[in-house]
Amino acid sequence: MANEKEEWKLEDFEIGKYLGEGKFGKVYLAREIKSGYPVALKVIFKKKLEKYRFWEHLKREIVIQSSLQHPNVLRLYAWFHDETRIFLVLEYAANGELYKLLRSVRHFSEKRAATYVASLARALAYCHEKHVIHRDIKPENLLLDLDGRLKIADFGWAVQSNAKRHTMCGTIDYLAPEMVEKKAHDHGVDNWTLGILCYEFLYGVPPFEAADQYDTLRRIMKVDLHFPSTHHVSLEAKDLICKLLVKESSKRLSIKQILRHPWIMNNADPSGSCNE
Ligand SMILES: CCc1cccc(CC)c1NC(=O)n1cc2c(c1)/C(=N\C(=O)c1ccc(N3CCN(C)CC3)cc1)N=N2
Repeated sequence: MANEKEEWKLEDFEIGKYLGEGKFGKVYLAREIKSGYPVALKVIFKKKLEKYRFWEHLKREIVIQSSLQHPNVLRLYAWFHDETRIFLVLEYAANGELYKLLRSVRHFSEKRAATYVASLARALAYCHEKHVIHRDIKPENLLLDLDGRLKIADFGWAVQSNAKRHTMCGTIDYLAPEMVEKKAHDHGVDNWTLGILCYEFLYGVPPFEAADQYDTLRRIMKVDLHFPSTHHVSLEAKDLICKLLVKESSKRLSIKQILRHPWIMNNADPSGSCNE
């Protein structure tokens, strides 16, 4: 990619197929013309940002995501704007959204689930080293690259975690108890979410799902965890989940302990891509 100093502009890119859209705009496959390099170009309308007063979020997303460089964190290469739109030049993840894969296969094998949990753990270890808490890790924010490697995307809710945070955010299925209670929280919330995701990768649904939001919150607060016998899931996998979905944040397994857990050691593919 050209050096960072040059201001990028829309003419530097050839726009390709429409990939998807979120609340603030659409994302397209694009190619940087000089290098032929494929990127995902996220187009955000300034009008929409003003309407939802989302400038602060977007600024934080840009600052945080462009400072992170890790194989399991989607790169934000650059950004530029014209009079009506802001453009984010993002890494292109050619295999799309992980949750669509999960829905299509209903649940992942233990090898695939462990590989994704290990990739998430390594990405979160890196983010926490840089004092960043993502706070909104959910299947919808996880993408897969050409080799099937997991990429955490959408840092719209991420924050620098110097002080403890109090802001309510994210889909409630993945909220840790301390966030439900609007207590101060730190990166331990991402470890809780890893437990939620590990369960969802293996069973196809998050552990505290309920008919209505109030019941989900109640189940989270009670850590009302069950392992349906409909699926065969190894004792080691259940052991890891039970050691992450712990109400007391300081008693949850640390990221290092997750990466040394027998279920991860025995099942995760070290390369991070498991196109088995
Ligand atoms: C603006 C859209 C949005 C809103 C909110 C949050 C997020 C992050 C997930 C995003 N996406 C985002 O930022 N994205 C950044 C991205 C990105 C999205 C992306 N790829 C795709 O979206 C994609 C989708 C389907 C795809 N398929 C190929 C294989 N086929 C079998 C099925 C289709 C291939 C790629 N690459 N970088």
